[in-house]
Amino acid sequence: MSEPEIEVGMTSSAPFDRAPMAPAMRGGRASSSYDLSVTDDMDARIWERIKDHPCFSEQAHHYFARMHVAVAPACNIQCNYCNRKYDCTNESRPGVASVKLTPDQALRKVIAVASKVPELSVIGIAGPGDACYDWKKTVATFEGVAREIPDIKLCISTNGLALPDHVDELADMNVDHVTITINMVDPEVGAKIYPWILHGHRRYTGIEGARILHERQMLGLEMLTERGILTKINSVMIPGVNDTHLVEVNQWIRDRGAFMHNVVPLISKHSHGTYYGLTGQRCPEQFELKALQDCLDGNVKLMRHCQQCRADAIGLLGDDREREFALDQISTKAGYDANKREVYRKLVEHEREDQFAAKLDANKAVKSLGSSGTLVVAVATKGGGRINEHFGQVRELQLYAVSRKGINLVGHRKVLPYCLGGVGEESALDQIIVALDGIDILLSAKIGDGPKKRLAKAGVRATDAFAYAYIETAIGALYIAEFDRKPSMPTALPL
Ligand SMILES: C[S@@+](CC[C@H](N)C(=O)[O-])C[C@H]1O[C@@H](n2cnc3c(N)ncnc32)[C@H](O)[C@@H]1O
Ligand code: SF4
Ligand code: SF4
Repeated sequence: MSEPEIEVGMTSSAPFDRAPMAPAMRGGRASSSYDLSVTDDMDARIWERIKDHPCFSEQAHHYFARMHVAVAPACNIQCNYCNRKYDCTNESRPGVASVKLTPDQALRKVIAVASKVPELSVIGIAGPGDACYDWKKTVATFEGVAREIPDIKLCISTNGLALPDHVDELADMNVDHVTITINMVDPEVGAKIYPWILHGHRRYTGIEGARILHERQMLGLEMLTERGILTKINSVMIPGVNDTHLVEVNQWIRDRGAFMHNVVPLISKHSHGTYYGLTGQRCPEQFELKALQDCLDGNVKLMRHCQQCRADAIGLLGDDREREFALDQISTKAGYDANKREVYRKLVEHEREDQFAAKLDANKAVKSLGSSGTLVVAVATKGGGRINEHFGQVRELQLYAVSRKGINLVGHRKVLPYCLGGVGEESALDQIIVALDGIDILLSAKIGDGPKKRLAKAGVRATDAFAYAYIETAIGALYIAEFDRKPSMPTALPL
């Protein structure tokens, strides 16, 4: 059998594209790691479980994709920020989907996507409602998927209220990754977020409802931890309601064995028709979210690359391909073709070893410099850990902070593409400049002189001198060029 053609990445050019490296800082091969260094067997075992999950591992999201199947529309609580919407193709936020799927339709779609998208590694149920409340559909979907594609990871997202009833079944179905949304541990705070809950065929409101929800969430988390299931906690940051309280939430979840904490900003607009939207509850600013994340860092592992995806998102994070897989265009007869995924996985394995080595070396070089300097760098990338997106096409920039602590991803910023249909759009550039507030350097695979000059005027140095290099290699080289005052080192950046 001939090897299938692999479309690596969601776009036409591959994240593995190699071009001459910018200042080389490469060394030997690193071992697998989820945080640059595998220190013991436990780390290695956990890494094995998260290395293909784009949400549980920041590193994995460069290579692997998830698919949400919108099979669970019903929900047992009301959150003041949520309005579930169907027939919705133009909004990208949690809770919206184009169509609700039956478990059979979901399976058909999963088979089509897994045959065509080699990066696919996870099937998740993240609404539109609640996977644990709409339980029968969750089970029917997962049973079908596990039967047809046994190596795919299964994952759910839940508010936690019905979770304790299903933890054993989740373990039996090999669901190894669960997300619980926990926005409070104090029912008085909870009463400002949840107007009502449905539990045991009864409706509870106010503090009473929030207390039950809190107790069930904690119980669910403890039960998952006992069974060794990796748990991510989502917390929606709501200014003036639970923002400062999330520090306490972080401690509670750490004490109960959560693997990861994902603090996401409230998304709220009048047009969403939610309680918060209609009452004008404000959303946090980028800097407020970052300050809270920085304050929580160091306790439970923090997720900083969440995209707040739709309930039917497909593809690499930030590059949704949902529209390519409309149900009426999917054959009812096609079986699963495993070839593309298998070949892709081998490629990734090889590339990753290389990337780890580069990352390790760059961090080592930065740390050993011992400089007190810091830089914040925005990177245009479409995956693979490389600088491989043109400035004109970038829709999202990854932000890295570099200091003597090393090179760390600290967030991302969405931008409108500057160059639509081959022509630079000045208003988009204005908006990008606003989004680049606080950034020292921008790295992309290509940037024209015009935007480069405009960015320079706004205080952002932009360069494509590191096109296709590994991100950390380029950032490390820039940092050293900027802060190493030894005579043998270059003093000017290639900018
Ligand atoms: C749509 S929910 C579905 C899963 C489940 N019902 C839950 O709440 O965890 C998926 C995630 O989106 C988040 N979410 C929903 N609406 C949101 C909004 N307006 N702003 C920020 N996050 C939101 C939820 O808090 C949850 O973490
Ligand atoms: S629990 Fe999830 S689906 Fe239900 S209202 Fe809240 S965010 Fe929406
Ligand atoms: S919403 Fe966040 S955690 Fe969920 S699939 Fe998207 S990136 Fe992953």
